[in-house]
Amino acid sequence: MDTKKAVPAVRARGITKCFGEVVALDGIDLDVAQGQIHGLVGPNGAGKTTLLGLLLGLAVADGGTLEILGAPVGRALAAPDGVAGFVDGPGLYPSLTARQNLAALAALRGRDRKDAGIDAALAEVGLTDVADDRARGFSLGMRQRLGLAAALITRPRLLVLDEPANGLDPAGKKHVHGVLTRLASEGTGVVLSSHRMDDLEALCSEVTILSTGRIVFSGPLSKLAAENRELEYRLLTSDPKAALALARAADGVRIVEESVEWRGSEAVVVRALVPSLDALVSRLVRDGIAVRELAPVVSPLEAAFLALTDPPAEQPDAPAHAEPDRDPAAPAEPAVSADREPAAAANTAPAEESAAAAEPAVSADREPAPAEESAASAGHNPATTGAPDTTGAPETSTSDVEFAATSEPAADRDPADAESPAHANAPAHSGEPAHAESLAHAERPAHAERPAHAERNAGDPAEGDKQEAVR
Ligand SMILES: Nc1ncnc2c1ncn2[C@@H]1O[C@H](COP(=O)(O)OP(=O)(O)OP(=O)(O)O)[C@@H](O)[C@H]1O
Repeated sequence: MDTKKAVPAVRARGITKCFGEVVALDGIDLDVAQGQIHGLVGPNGAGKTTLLGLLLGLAVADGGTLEILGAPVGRALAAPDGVAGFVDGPGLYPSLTARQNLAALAALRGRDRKDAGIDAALAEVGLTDVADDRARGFSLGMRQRLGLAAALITRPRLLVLDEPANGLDPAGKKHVHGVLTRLASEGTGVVLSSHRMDDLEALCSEVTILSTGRIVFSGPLSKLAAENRELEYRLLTSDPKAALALARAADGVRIVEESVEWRGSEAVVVRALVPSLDALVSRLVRDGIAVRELAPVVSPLEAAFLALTDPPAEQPDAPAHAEPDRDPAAPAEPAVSADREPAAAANTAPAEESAAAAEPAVSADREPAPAEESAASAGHNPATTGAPDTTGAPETSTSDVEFAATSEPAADRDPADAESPAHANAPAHSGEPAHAESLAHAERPAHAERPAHAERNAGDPAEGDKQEAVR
């Protein structure tokens, strides 16, 4: 037996994390095997980034147990061995070229840049042609790819990525998917969050759906279609009228739309569970009607996402993080877990949802103004570097946890985290060569420019963080 494979990349049990009154994670269990690509999905504010930050050692859980690659994670803010990745976008040195950024990272890890695989990493993410261009001029998609290259040169055994597909064009997406698939085939565990269901479906073997800090589904993607509610399917046949008549008569099949135009032909949209749909298809074929296409109108993952995370229509007096009782008016919707005890049912919080919906968009395709940058980066990631300076400090957070380890703690880190600044506890940092140290520190932005937590988060403690949106 391959003992390495037997050690899970991630094993979390009962993880909780609060920010003041806000319960960001509420009893999370997560299992990710080595070699598995595991997707995290959920509405804005569901807790995805918070969970990824715990895996990267950027924050510590308030409760529960977390094991990464077989080793228990303690309370020190330090990157677990073998882990790389980023949340809130990769942290890059804008004044350095792509190649120099990776060389700086290699130096921070005490590695000779010649052996670090920099050219190979740049080629793998499709950035060879711009290897000597400054990161400052990079688009969001290019920065995401450079962040992935930065993670690659650390040869991670667990890769943690927050919305890595943001800003990627089709070529970039192909590169990123190729890298993740290759890493997984070599045994690296990958945990990534995304709002792109198609990406998750293309990449992940398992997903976890979060809603207001709780798991509402965790397991193989294949379980979603059958275990979830009825789905809507578009049915294209050789004889639309006869197909409609048979669908009408079929048990367990409801007609959603009698006739829709689909790619120049007439289709019917039906709603059914898989067994009823199977029976309908058998009947069609028995009657000599060819089935040309039968596909869910929205993907099973998207349907599950909508069904399991849909907030109840009304809960006027509910606090932002109410007790987990469901709205009695809401349909009974058990939490679904494919292979273990179900988690608690979805808890929804309309106030928070609407706050999330109203969140101002911050474009990540440009260099943020200093004030904006401070608010954006200081609010969320406990190890972000804050406002940029003219010397080219990392822009947002961390493209690799080693960058995080060299950063000042954010001003608004929660009290438990603030007591243990990342740079003080990161073991990798202490052994770094002198030149790496001075590079990181010379380029570090002024801490004092960050807005104070109290100012940002006046009122709803969750609101201050809504400023961060550079994803
Ligand atoms: N540093 C912080 N201070 C206060 N509240 C925070 C902080 N970080 C996260 N939160 C809150 O914790 C909850 C979970 O946030 P998180 O960013 O993890 O969600 P998410 O699923 O990543 O959302 P999105 O899809 O918008 O990125 C939210 O209510 C958020 O406002």
